[in-house]
Amino acid sequence: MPFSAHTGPPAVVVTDLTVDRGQIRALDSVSLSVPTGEITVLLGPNGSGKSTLLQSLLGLVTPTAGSVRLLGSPVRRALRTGRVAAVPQSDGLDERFPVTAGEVVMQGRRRFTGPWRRPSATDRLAVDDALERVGLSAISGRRIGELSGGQRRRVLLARCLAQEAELLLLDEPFSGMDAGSEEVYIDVLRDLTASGRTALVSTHHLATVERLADSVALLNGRLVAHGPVAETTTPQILSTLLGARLPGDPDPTTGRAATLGVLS
Ligand SMILES: Nc1ncnc2c1ncn2[C@@H]1O[C@H](COP(=O)(O)OP(=O)(O)OP(=O)(O)O)[C@@H](O)[C@H]1O
Repeated sequence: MPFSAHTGPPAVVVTDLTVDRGQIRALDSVSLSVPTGEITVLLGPNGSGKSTLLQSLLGLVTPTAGSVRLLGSPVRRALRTGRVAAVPQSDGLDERFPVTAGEVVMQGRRRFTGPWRRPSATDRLAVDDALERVGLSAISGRRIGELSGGQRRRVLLARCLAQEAELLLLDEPFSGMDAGSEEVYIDVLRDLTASGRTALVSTHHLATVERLADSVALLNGRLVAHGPVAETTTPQILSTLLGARLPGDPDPTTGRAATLGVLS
């Protein structure tokens, strides 16, 4: 797996970013470069600042100090171009709203159509193609409220595809996702990065990291480590991140393999 094998400028540059949320310092002087054309996984226990970092990249929280650049531009300018797509932890889709999967994916085409122009044949083709790539062509006309959690997340990934985004910011996309959906999701991200796109994906599921990541940024308020999977998910570094018990050790009460969320 590559780590900074690409020679172009990084897709995301975070410099000395500090974010306070009320009395809590959620991020403390974090500096991170996300290489273009790779999948970088943000790994950390619950409350380690993963969402805060992604929200900072979307201009949704105001930093106390530091700066962020996306695709070479300041955040607001980069977001205006439509070259950045994001899926928040809570998908924000109102189940009662009578919108279909295909219509949600079509939202990704607003970058090209603007808010008012009717979708063209090209836009419709792009939506069909995106749904096909996530394996959901058959449910294009189904209402979003009728879909499983994993299907909804794949629909939102299809929206990023239809948007033809160069940078994808995905907050905990695998939470509650079945194995089949997860496999499809990872394959799509791999295809995207093979064509030069970039994904920054947060998770606290260590089991997913090896299959997904080109590099891992370990976060716990501060950046603990950043590098290839084998070098960053060593027992020693993870125990520094987490404290006492190591990932892979069974939970003493359930006997199940631990996630970082369980360990935190
Ligand atoms: N809206 C908010 N108001 C106040 N404090 C917040 C808010 N959102 C997050 N925090 C605090 O900021 C810290 C970082 O939280 P954040 O949600 O970024 O972590 P996370 O790593 O994404 O956690 P999780 O894996 O549980 O989603 C935590 O201490 C959290 O309680």
